[in-house]
Amino acid sequence: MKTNGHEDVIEVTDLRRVYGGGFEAVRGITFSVGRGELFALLGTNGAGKTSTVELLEGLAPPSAGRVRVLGHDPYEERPAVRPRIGVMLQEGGFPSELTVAETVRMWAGCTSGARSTEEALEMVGLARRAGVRVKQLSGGEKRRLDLALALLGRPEVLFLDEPTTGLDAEGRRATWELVRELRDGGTTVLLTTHYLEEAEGLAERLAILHEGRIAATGTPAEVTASQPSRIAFDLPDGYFLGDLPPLAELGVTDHETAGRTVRLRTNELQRTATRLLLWAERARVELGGLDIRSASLEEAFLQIAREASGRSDASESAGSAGTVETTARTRKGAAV
Ligand SMILES: Nc1ncnc2c1ncn2[C@@H]1O[C@H](COP(=O)(O)OP(=O)(O)OP(=O)(O)O)[C@@H](O)[C@H]1O
Repeated sequence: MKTNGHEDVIEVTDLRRVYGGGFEAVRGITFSVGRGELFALLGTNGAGKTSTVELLEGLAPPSAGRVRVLGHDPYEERPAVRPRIGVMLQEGGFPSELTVAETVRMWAGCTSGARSTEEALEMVGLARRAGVRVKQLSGGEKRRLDLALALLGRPEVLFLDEPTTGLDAEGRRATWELVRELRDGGTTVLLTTHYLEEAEGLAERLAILHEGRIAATGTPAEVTASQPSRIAFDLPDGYFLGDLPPLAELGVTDHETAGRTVRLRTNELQRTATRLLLWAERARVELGGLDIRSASLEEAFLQIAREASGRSDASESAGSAGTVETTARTRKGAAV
């Protein structure tokens, strides 16, 4: 199969993950990621992102459905897949007494074709911290060390589970730059993140997960295009909403006013904006603080999650499929 003209490197078909106690964290999701693509999995807390990524990394078998990474089953054929992927888990664990450089060297010992310790630390901006014990690193520095280890074996596929959580603004930007460079160099990246601007800026395509299902998927532009755009302005003294042309004629779907401020929503931004501005020109009206903008990914995300919540409340009685995972993880306050 091919996605956007690229050979599929990750294929997920009707994937399900059921934890002990019968809780279904992943409820039948399907998506694919082409070689060299950066795909973001977004979702509210507990949406099932980590549960999905762990199946892709081969850390557990699916309860039902199918996963292929580089053409292999990552759980059943782990030896074929593991050397070709890099994994940055949400909570990495390092021996705290080792220094940063010792940690990388130890990891390099188990990695074939590893980068040099210097190169790996340079890439993530930790070169100057090489001699520091891991226990003395800040939370953000530990995330960068995690990233260095994930990059060590020059992976074809990189799994990044919330890579910038805990990083300051500069660290986040540096990580984005690095991830972009890796993608441009042909690395396939699957990213989970809570930062919507991270997904908007980095991902070619994304999926929004909600309660174990894909609620929306597409390019960031496609996902935001499903939401109305906004136009806001202040009317001058003596003018009222009723002085505008009929809102339906402008293509406005929703509006609100607060004093002289008018906020319009539309699914036809160009048409609404053009008609509004033509009216203002003809009527010689100055629209103060004029602000015209498409929906942001954040707005789209919130709206999609709200809509999906409504839908899942209605279909909660639907049954689940597949085998149940019996080894409970202790990492999260699980709903079991
Ligand atoms: N070992 C487990 N046993 C039972 N339930 C679990 C287990 N691990 C996770 N869960 C539950 O599965 C659901 C999905 O969790 P998951 O960690 O995949 O979500 P997430 O989208 O990564 O969330 P977050 O953004 O908060 O990290 C949650 O309700 C979580 O409590």
